[in-house]
Amino acid sequence: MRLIPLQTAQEGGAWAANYIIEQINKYQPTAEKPFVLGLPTGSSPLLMYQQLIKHFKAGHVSFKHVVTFNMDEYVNLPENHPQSYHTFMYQNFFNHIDINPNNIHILNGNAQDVEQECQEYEDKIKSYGKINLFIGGVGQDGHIAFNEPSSSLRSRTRIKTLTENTLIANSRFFDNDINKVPKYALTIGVGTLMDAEKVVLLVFGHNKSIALQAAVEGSVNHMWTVSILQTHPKAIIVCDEPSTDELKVKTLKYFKQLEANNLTVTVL
Ligand SMILES: N[C@@H]1[C@@H](O)[C@H](O)[C@@H](COP(=O)(O)O)O[C@@H]1O
Repeated sequence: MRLIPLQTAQEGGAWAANYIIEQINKYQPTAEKPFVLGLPTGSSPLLMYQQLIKHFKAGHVSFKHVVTFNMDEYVNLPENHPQSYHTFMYQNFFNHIDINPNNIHILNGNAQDVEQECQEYEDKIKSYGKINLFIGGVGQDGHIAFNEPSSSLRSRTRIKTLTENTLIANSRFFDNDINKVPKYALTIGVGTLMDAEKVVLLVFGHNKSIALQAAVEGSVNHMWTVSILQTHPKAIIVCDEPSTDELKVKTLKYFKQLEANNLTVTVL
């Protein structure tokens, strides 16, 4: 695992955007050989999306031959609800870039047959071979996508019941009323994420420091699903200073030394 310890979330967003652009441009995607990118929602990736849009407008990258798969979506929330992940993605990213709408994939949380929806999502990913790069965030309790504590570490795309912790954390988007937060979500599985060729997680803020510690120093454990990344051959965690509060000084020092040449970031 690589850990990129930056000072601020702003730098973290810019680092991740630069990394994505580098990966896409190196791949030289075409219609026949698109770059397949997995994407998250939440506050953590917002700065990254802003940077990607700026780079797109400056002509540094095109998303014409990029295919996207989002991580998750609430169940029974209308697609056009201001807090749906569909709305989030179009408002914060897709409406501002040159992606082909047919290349965008987001789970349908209003599907009649949820099981079929999830299977078709897995099949669609497989039809492209694999996801080249999956970007993600992490919940305070260490969940990745909506793989709540005790999720199978080999799980595939499916419906999950959200934990009380997640309902409380996400109530900030629903008038601080946990009764308004959807109780279920469709989510890629831990196994689905692990099949990606490369994974980059964004971890920002003091409230993620215990999750970061579990991810980096803890043991692989289904109560902290993020810890599975320790077994991924190409996982990167991009973090800011406040999120490292629970890491050992020795751990942080080592990663800082390793990444000494990679910690200077240009924010557009
Ligand atoms: N399902 C999402 C996750 O994919 C996300 O990583 C997490 C953290 O969100 P934030 O980045 O807003 O802290 O929130 C939600 O639960």
